Amino acid sequence: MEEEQEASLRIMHPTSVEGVDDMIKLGDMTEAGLLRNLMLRHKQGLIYTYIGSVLVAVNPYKEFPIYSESQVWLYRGRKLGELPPHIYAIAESCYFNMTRHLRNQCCIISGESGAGKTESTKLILQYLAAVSGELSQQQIEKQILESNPVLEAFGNAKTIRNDNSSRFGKYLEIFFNRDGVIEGARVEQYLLEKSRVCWSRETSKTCRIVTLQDQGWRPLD
Ligand SMILES: Nc1ncnc2c1ncn2[C@@H]1O[C@H](COP(=O)(O)OP(=O)(O)OP(=O)(O)O)[C@@H](O)[C@H]1O
Repeated sequence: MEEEQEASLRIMHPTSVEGVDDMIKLGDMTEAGLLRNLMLRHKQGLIYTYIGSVLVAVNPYKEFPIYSESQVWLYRGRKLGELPPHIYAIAESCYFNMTRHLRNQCCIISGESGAGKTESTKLILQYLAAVSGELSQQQIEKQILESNPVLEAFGNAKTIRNDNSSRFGKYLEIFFNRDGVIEGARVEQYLLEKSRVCWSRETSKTCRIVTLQDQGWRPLD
């Protein structure tokens, strides 16, 4: 049995010992190799890692000082891979490609509940608002950012996995003019599970929708 185990062991590739910021560079391209690399980086407080042009984010569940305005301007105008992996680099790449080639861009953010999709969306928005805000007078970007708490107030609920879980999918479109200035936005909700809407009340002023929590739900007053 021991011999069998020994036979299945092999020397770890040097890239798996030190960790890499782009997993395309990994010598051991297996599921275990990828997970080990993410774990190594997470232990060093590095939550972002690339796989080519795809960004992998590991939720740190604590605040890191990596989203300041100076970080936004650090990534402005820099190509993907020039600086350490960051969500701002992805936002910059989209913004650059849109303004340079005048073509629509799409960011797909996916992950299990609590992975950090909503926060990542807000960080991309924050970046786009900052770079567009430099050129605009109207402050539409501010209004777009400020619409988030309203949407979350109606559409989020506490679950066992996430204290602020989105109970609906969001398709968010941001419209820019030719100068790269934000001119408007549109949010379309989808995948709202009707079974989660357990109660609604219309008063003279408001219509409230209460979303069903996964654990011990009760309608809010
Ligand atoms: N980059 C980050 N830095 C610090 N904390 C984060 C980060 N991303 C997420 N979090 C924390 O994790 C929590 C869950 O993240 P978030 O709500 O974005 O997950 P989600 O993938 O949208 O989940 P769901 O699918 O349930 O809506 C956040 O409320 C926040 O506390």
